Amino acid sequence: MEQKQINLTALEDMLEELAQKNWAISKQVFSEDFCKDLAHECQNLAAAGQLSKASIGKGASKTVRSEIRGDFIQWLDDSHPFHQCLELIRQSLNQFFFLGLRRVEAHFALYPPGAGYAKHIDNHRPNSGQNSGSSGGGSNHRKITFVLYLNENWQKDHGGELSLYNPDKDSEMLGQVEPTMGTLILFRSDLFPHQVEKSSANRMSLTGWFRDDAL
Ligand SMILES: O=C(O)CCC(=O)C(=O)O
Ligand SMILES: [Fe+2]
Repeated sequence: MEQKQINLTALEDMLEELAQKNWAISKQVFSEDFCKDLAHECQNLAAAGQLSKASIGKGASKTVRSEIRGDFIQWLDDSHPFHQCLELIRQSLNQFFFLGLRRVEAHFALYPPGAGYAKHIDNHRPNSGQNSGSSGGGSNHRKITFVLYLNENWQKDHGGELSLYNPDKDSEMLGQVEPTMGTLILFRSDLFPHQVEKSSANRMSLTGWFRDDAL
C-alpha cells in the first residue's frame, strides 16, 4: 500500500468538486483491490476483538452513548501504510486550498446491524447555534472529514446511507451516500450536519479528519 495506490486525476477532480460545493464524492480515487485489503483488515480486527465502542464528547464529558453513536472503532497507527495515501491527500488539499493542514487522524469503523450515528457536525463553530453563522472557524481543529467505505456487495435495502444536510437549514437533506466499496467522500468538517442511517448489515469504513494543529 503506497501513494501510487491513488488515482491522482480522480483526486484532482474531487478537489475541484470540493471547491465548488464544500463536499465531494468519488469511486475512482482508490482501486477496488486496495479497498478490499482494507476491508479484510477491518474484518480481522473485529474478529480479533480489537475494535472498541466509540464514544462522543471530549475530555471529562466523553461518554459511550450507543443510541447516538453505535459504531466500534480502532484508530490507525501513524505507521499504517494507508497514512501514506492520507499524507498525499493532505498535501494536495494544502496546495489547492491553502488550508495549512498539519496532520490527519483516522480510524476503522464498524457499525453492526441496527447501529447508526445521529445527526451531528464534526467541528462545531464557536459561539453559534449548531448550524448558524458562516465564519468557517470551528471549535476544534478538524477541517476536512473523509470517509472511505469498505462494503463489498452492499445492497440498497441494507440502508446505512450517510445523509448530508444543508449547513444553512439542517432539515433539508442535500444527498445520501451509499457506503459501497471504494466510495470516498470529503467534506468541510465545520459545515455539514450529517447522519449515519441504521443498516441491516455490518457497515465498515475508514473515517478521519485532516487537521490544522500539530500533535
Ligand atoms: O461513516 C460515515 O458515513 C460517517 C461517520 C461520521 O460521521 C463520524 O464518524 O463522525
Ligand atoms: Fe461525523
